[in-house]
Amino acid sequence: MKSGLVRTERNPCGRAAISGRNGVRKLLIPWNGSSSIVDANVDRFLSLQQRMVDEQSTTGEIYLQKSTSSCSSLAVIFDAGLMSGRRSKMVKICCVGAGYVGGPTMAVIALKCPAVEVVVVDISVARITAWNSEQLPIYEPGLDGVVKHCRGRNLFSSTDIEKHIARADIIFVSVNTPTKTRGLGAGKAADLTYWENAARMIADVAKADKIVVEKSTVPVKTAEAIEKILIHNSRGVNFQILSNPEFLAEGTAIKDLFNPDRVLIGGRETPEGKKAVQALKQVYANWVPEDRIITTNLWSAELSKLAANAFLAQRISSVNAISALCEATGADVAEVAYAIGKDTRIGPRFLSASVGFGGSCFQKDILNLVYICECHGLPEVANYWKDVIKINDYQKSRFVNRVVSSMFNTVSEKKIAVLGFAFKKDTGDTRETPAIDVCKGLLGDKAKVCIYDPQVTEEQIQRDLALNKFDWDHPVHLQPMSATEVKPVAVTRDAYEATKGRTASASSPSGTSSRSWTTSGSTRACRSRRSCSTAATWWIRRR
Ligand SMILES: NC(=O)c1ccc[n+]([C@@H]2O[C@H](COP(=O)([O-])OP(=O)(O)OC[C@H]3O[C@@H](n4cnc5c(N)ncnc54)[C@H](O)[C@@H]3O)[C@@H](O)[C@H]2O)c1
Ligand SMILES: O=c1ccn([C@@H]2O[C@H](COP(=O)(O)OP(=O)(O)O[C@H]3O[C@H](CO)[C@@H](O)[C@H](O)[C@H]3O)[C@@H](O)[C@H]2O)c(=O)[nH]1
Repeated sequence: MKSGLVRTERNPCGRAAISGRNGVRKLLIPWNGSSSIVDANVDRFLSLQQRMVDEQSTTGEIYLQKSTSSCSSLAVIFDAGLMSGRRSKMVKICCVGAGYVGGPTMAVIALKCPAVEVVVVDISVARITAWNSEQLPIYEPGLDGVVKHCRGRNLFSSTDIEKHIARADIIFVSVNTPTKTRGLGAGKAADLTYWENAARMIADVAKADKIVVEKSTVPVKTAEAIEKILIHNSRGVNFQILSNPEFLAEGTAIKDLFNPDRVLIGGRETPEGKKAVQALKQVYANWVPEDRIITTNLWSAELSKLAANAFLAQRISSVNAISALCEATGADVAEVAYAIGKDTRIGPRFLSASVGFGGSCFQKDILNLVYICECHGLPEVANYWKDVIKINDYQKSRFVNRVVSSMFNTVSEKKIAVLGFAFKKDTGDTRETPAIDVCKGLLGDKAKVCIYDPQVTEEQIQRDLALNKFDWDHPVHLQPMSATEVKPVAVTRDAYEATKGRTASASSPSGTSSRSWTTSGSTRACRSRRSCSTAATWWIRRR
């Protein structure tokens, strides 16, 4: 441990007490053999001091630290044991789910908290193998450096889920919460199968108290159900459930995690719940300023995540709706968005008209919100949010229709190049990318589609175009695809090849540096026709 990570104070007794940013996480004990801890915030640890000193040689949980004073000292890292008053030791975190959220979030926690051991576990052998290899399973700017710095030190990836759950003090659950495809609430409600499996496994293997953190996006009140599963099967183990939704956006995940607008932690308002909230807060306090760590009750935290995504998506649908009117009237949606965004009450972000929002979150989370509203007898509220999705679908089909109608009402046998397939730039993630709907729309009219995206494999593209709605959000999509599967489109690793002999081309969200399927002027794509129906180019202008 480096000195200088912590603040030194001199207390009235003249003994050095050093605390982390929040006062209690790291302490220096002046090392004189019988040592004493001085910090008003951690009275309870006074009685444990001798035990901590005793354990130094056997457990490695107390760290020698060079203090700024002349005497050397011991730094003691406190752990989730704060919740139960257990002895102090190195905090062990386990994250169930090594995906777009679990992977980067845990890598950043490991980087920012060198004294915390972080293990990410997953049922997907392929994913864990990739996390342990040179080729990480997801593309995210800055991620490689963070993982390579921490891997093998305090960051590990494993398929031995039971072992690492059993050892952990804090368990993050970051598994898929897809939209249900069958049964009650199909097409809207969240499918909590993966979450439930994780909770049952935690209950089965836990032999000591645990803090279980909802990292996945879940319906409000999920913690209550999870609590029931855990407590019912606990055999005397104490579980505290926290909601700590993730707000990172793909493509900027590392930046967002390093410097989050806020970290939200919801917990039970009991003494044990509050202690658990504090324990998680201390992890984030290693790098997040305290005023950005918001604590709420469980239900507010769960609902805030769904509400935040609904608000963001609603802004995009609003500007996309205006884009249709712009096309009808000659107004320019970029100019309109700029003008309204200058109003400080509205603000400029998330006002770029596009072919529609994509990604694994917005649609899924709004559908989930709609379902919750319906279940609570709030059909008007449900319909309000449903329209955000309706406009999004309308925007995608409107785009396809304009391409087709402007090419003499058919794209049959016409080659169309699609530059970029992922749902936005700086990611290889294709989940719910609007490119799927656009390609399917064009394929429906028998176009010959050729796709180029440097971050997405051909296998992924072919699979995306063959999958049924919502099936992408199940771990089965991580399995290799059968070689005999039908290939509806051509995929190339060369952008020039994609456009060679094309009749039309469209650059999609991930295409070169474009942020989204932004369009020129209005949502109108500009067409430059070379000759009759066989040579037209659709440009969706880059920003
Ligand atoms: N992707 C994002 O940008 C983002 C941002 C914020 C929140 N979220 C939410 O976070 C959650 C995870 O999203 P993601 O994008 O990381 O998904 P993902 O599909 O990339 O990762 C989920 C992982 O969980 C694994 N898994 C499923 N069940 C498991 C089990 N029982 N034990 C161990 N591993 C299991 C899967 O194999 C998969 O690798 C979702 O609820 C999502 O809505 C996602
Ligand atoms: O002005 C805009 C901004 C975005 N988009 C599109 O909206 C989609 C989503 O973009 P973005 O929000 O940047 O990416 P996500 O990774 O989906 O992140 C969202 O979803 C995550 C999962 O819940 C949340 O954590 C993030 O806070 C939230 O921004 C993409 O298709 C973008 O092209 C637009 O069309 N216009």
